[in-house]
Amino acid sequence: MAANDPASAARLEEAARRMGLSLQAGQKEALLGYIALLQRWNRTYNLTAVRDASQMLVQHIFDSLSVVGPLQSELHKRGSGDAARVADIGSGAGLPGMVLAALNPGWQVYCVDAVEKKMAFVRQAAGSLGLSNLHAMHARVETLTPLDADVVVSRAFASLADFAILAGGHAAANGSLLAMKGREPLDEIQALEDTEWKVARIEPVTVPELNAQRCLVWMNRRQGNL
Ligand SMILES: C[S@@+](CC[C@H](N)C(=O)[O-])C[C@H]1O[C@@H](n2cnc3c(N)ncnc32)[C@H](O)[C@@H]1O
Repeated sequence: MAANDPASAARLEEAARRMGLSLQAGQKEALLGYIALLQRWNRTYNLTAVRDASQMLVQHIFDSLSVVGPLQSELHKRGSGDAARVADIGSGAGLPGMVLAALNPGWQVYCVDAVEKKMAFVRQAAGSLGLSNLHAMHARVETLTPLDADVVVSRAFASLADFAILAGGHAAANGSLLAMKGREPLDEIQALEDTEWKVARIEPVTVPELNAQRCLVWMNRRQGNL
């Protein structure tokens, strides 16, 4: 499958529709263009384990799209919907940050990863795809100046407690953490007791064409007001 063939575009449009999202032509182009770039870079730099374009579409793009609606609703409730700051920690090749930036041009999205070649890819992708709101930051998250984000998100980064300890300082005073997980990580919740963060809610999500459980774990500071 080529990343930019009409069949992929149709699958993308249908998956987005099922998640309550309507994609503009430029957004579809950016998402499919991202897969093409990732395939090209993967040949040399081995950025992700998923190498097939069809699987990338589902496991990377559809999965990342599943967080867009819930994030938009949450940020809208707080009044920061159109001009939010979102940090994606342990972003790897830019997931979900790249997808968030493509669908929300008003947001500033900061992808952070400790591996330089991954951030070089995100920087290059942001330039090629015209995503001026997507920022690549090569750093260990715990050493970075606070990003003051409305929401700090992560996918496949760390346990809830490690995420909270390493990245919690990048959330603004009223900010939240959002971990994208598989099944509900009940075994990870207890360890959060030793941190300043608590689970606010767990939201199940359905990812089209993905035969696996997914959920979103929202966390706020113990004295917070999510
Ligand atoms: C399993 S990958 C997930 C990548 C991406 N979020 C995804 O879903 O495809 C975890 C990433 O976290 C990064 N990472 C691990 N510890 C880190 C730290 N302390 N600071 C920044 N990045 C870190 C790794 O370099 C790796 O790219």
